Amino acid sequence: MVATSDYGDFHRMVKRFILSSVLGSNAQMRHRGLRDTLIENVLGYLRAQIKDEPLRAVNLRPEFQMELFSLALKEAVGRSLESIFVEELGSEISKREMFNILVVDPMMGAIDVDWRDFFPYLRWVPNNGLEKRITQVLERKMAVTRALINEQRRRIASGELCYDCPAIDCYLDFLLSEGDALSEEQLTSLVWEVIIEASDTTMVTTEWAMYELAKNEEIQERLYEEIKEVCGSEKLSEEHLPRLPYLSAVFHETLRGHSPVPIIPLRYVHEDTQLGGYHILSGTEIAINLYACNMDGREWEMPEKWNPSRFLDEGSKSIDLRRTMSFGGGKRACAGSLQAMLITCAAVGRFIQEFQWRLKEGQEGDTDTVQLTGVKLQPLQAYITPRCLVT
Ligand code: HEM
Repeated sequence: MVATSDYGDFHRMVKRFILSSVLGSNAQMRHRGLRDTLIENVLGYLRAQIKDEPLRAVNLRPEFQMELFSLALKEAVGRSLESIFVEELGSEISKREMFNILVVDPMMGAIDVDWRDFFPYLRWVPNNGLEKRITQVLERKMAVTRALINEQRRRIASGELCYDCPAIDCYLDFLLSEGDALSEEQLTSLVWEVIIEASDTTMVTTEWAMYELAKNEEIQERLYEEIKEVCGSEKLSEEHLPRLPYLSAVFHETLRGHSPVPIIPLRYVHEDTQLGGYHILSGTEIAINLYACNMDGREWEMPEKWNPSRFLDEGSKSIDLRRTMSFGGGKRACAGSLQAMLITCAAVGRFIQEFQWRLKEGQEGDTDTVQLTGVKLQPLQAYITPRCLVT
């Protein structure tokens, strides 16, 4: 392979850590309860929203976001705290503030524009405002992550946790058990990465899927029919997913049309090569746009149309995660694709199984995005009507 992103010994080691402790298939089995609780909590919120005002449009984002963030905290540091005292900031901060500091601010910081990029010959001019903002975002996120790590260390030292407790099974515990393999700064960065990665992209994908389903009644009904046929009166669960090809197609079509990671990190070209008809010189860094074509390099037919059926006739397995380029590829491929698929598919399936969704008036063309990961600018607003009961 001539075009690679970095994957030295350190990358190999931490990828093994993250897959063994949280994101690989065995670890995902251990964390199954967290995903089920997340979905049931969001459904409980939706039921409560329409209990007194059945005609009110619901917005699932705030609840789904906080539930995902709670799951991310449990996976990363063992439990989801409602608030934490951050010594370096000198104050107690709420869970919502933690979310902003660890997830929202870094996402916004990543797309902060430096006007000097447009005038490289003016690079020497200081841009103090931008530099101060970025430094602040970095310091605050590290301070909060350190506080979370220290809290877990305190619990371990005080004997509050024992080896039989399910709470021992988190990424931080795993990293700590590796002894001196990591510096404090590496430990803090790795824990923060899991929190931000688990908290955002899955919410973005689920919200876009629900937007498209609420907008396209026929597709929604076709999905509901599939769920009814496979699940009957049982609650849809992860065990049903391999038998729900249309639900899987909805997931892949949503990633194709609204990918939260449309461009993968830069690839470094190690030797002169030909790529897509272009001669690329050794030493070049290239960005790859994941949207344009499918895994065989073929262009999508009618790419602007949101049409899950395009993923039905390829003879692939429902749970195959490599049906688009959305999760990247090779050694740097997404480590969290299984978790993203399990949560999104089970959540979308349950939301459609329990409610009929219809877009609120005026939302039809509302496809603008914000933030690094293609978050829907205006949160989805939809009317939901309960369908028949499942047990
Ligand atoms: C729909 C949701 C998601 C999408 C579309 C997505 C996409 C991606 C992409 C395109 C990459 C870069 C791959 C490459 O360079 O070839 C990546 C890397 C990564 N993702 Fe995801 N991701 C998603 C969800 C998640 C989740 C939920 C987690 C963790 C909880 C996660 C953890 C990671 C990690 C750790 C890497 C770095 C892998 C490495 O460098 O070896 N992702 N993801």
